[in-house]
Amino acid sequence: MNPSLSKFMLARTPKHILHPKPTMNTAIPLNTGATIPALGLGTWQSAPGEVKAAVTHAIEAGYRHIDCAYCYQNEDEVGEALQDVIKRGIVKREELFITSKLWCTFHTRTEEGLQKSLDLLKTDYVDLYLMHWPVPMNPNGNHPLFPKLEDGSRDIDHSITHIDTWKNLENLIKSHPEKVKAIGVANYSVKYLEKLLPQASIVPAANQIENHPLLPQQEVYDYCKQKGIHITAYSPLGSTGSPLFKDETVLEVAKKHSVSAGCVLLSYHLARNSSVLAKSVTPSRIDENRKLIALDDSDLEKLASIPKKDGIKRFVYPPFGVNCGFPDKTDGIDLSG
Ligand SMILES: NC(=O)C1=CN([C@@H]2O[C@H](COP(=O)(O)OP(=O)(O)OC[C@H]3O[C@@H](n4cnc5c(N)ncnc54)[C@H](OP(=O)(O)O)[C@@H]3O)[C@@H](O)[C@H]2O)C=CC1
Ligand SMILES: O=C[C@H](O)[C@@H](O)[C@@H](O)[C@H](O)C(=O)O
Repeated sequence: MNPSLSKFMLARTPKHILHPKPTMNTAIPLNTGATIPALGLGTWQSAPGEVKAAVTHAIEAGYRHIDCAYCYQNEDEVGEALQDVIKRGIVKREELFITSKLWCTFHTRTEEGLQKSLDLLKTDYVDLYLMHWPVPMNPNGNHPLFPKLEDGSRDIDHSITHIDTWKNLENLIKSHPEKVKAIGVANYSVKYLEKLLPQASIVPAANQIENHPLLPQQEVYDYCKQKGIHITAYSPLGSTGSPLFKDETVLEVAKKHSVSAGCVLLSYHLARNSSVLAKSVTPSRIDENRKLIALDDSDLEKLASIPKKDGIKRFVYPPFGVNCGFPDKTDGIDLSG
């Protein structure tokens, strides 16, 4: 290429576009040296009886990243799908990126939590293992996953902090590198990360957070970028019953590119160099969600105007009674340590 032309093109390259032609499997680097595929299939609230077919369809359609968690209570079926596609030669295990998460009642039992997920998923290792929330809950309470006190509030385990849990995860990956390739966190705010990082010997590979144009999460996004922590966006479509598909600004950007609203909502994260999880059990939507495009600066500016107009909206906020340090939620007890 003519050098002066290439200089001109570089100068005009919009600053956000890091992947000019993103695909669902664009490989985004993690601080471990591994990469994470841009698009993952979400499995939260994917009902047993539906999730095996959804994961099978997704992998047959080219998805290589599946997001799971012990507390979704469907890892067994996800595992059946993984076993099936591997057995049929559709994909090799090493071509897949599987994430699972340590649930809150397992913070003192990281090895047991991991092994339960590995057994259910019928795999020897996970590519990424996340602390699901920085909130330890009583492992001996009145429910194995969601223990409650007599007053109905969640039974928090005050004998351990999220920092102790992280150290347990560090020990886990050091003692079992064959079972877990990277460790990370989810639902971490700047406040909690600022307490965690000075005590950590391993910087989390990823922070999985709710993220969409109604919740841009600029503060934690910027902090994580600065610390080399990859962001994975969850509930990018606005979760179940989302208003985002009808948002006029999202539709305006979609019209400009002749794509669907969903495509804009998923592509938003690629422009930010984040990976993104889209949940669906509907084959046509699993197919549709594969399409990612490069948004430009003007698109991102338009999308950034949505919260200025409508205010921010967080769709996922479980009743832990804990102040997680989210700027928009200040109620609850502080467990940042
Ligand atoms: N770490 C954490 O704490 C959390 C992690 N997550 C992860 O992120 C994933 C995604 O987030 P989630 O909250 O599930 O929500 P999403 O934003 O992915 O939205 C899922 C909803 O959108 C519908 N949908 C999917 N594709 C389309 C489409 N193209 N057009 C119209 N509707 C569509 C789905 O319906 P249908 O399935 O019926 O097709 C479902 O109702 C989760 O599944 C989970 O893996 C999510 C929340 C918290
Ligand atoms: O990953 C999805 C969410 O974090 C989900 O696991 C929680 O919201 C959970 O249902 C809870 O009630 O605490």
